[in-house]
Amino acid sequence: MICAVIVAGGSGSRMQAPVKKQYLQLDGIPILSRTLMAFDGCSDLDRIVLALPEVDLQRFRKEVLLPLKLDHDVHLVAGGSDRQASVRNGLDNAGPSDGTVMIHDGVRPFVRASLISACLAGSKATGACIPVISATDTVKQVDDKGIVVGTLDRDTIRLAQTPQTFATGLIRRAHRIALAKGFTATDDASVAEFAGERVHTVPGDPDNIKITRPQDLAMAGAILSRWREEGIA
Ligand SMILES: Nc1ccn([C@@H]2O[C@H](COP(=O)(O)OP(=O)(O)OP(=O)(O)O)[C@@H](O)[C@H]2O)c(=O)n1
Ligand SMILES: C[C@](O)(CO)[C@H](O)COP(=O)(O)O
Repeated sequence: MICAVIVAGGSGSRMQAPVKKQYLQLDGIPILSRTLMAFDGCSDLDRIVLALPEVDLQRFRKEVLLPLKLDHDVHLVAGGSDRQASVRNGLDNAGPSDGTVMIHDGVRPFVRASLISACLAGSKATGACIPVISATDTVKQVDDKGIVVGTLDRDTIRLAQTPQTFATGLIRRAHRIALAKGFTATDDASVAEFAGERVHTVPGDPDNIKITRPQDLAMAGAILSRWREEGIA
């Protein structure tokens, strides 16, 4: 079984918007609906699991999910207190351990079908595969006062995106180990690394942005316009 676990259980505090950022509209369509539609278009997928803030579950199902009329059934689960907890709740519903799971941020609506396929193929070959892009700025390490303590070799740096894709049993085991040892991280690849797994990479996509701060909405609008001109959206 191939399952997408889409995490959208956050509060979007950095966006500073009156509604949680996953529900903000891009050209009349909520960001999260766009993300769901991208995965719904993937015929290789057997199941979509969506983690949402618990208080939003009923209203989202009635007002957003049912009118979307997706081909896939979307299994809703309550999110947790942090992203890692939301992922764990999703993984509990991701089917048998001999399957594949794609863990994706609900606020990355510009994920292309070709990237989903590349991550799936990478995970099938290796067990753990994430999309990454190169850093274009020089990367500094700073101390707690903001003083530069070093410059990292940019050629060895990659910025991680989602969908981070794993053998289901592998990433479940990794999350169990992380929970038992109190390890927390901002992505699932870090959890797999902590558990001693080798994580492979495929080229990510600069358009596959995580909508995080207000200025990202302008960037998202520009990507959408370009995709329309190119006949993608
Ligand atoms: N408890 C949480 C926290 C985050 N997420 C999800 O993880 C993804 C990436 O997280 P981020 O961009 O940091 O979202 P928020 O936590 O909502 O934003 P912020 O940190 O600004 O509050 C988002 O789709 C978010 O909804 C989640 O499912 N459960
Ligand atoms: C998973 C992620 O999108 C990979 O870049 C990122 O780590 C999420 O980070 P956040 O701390 O939830 O913003």
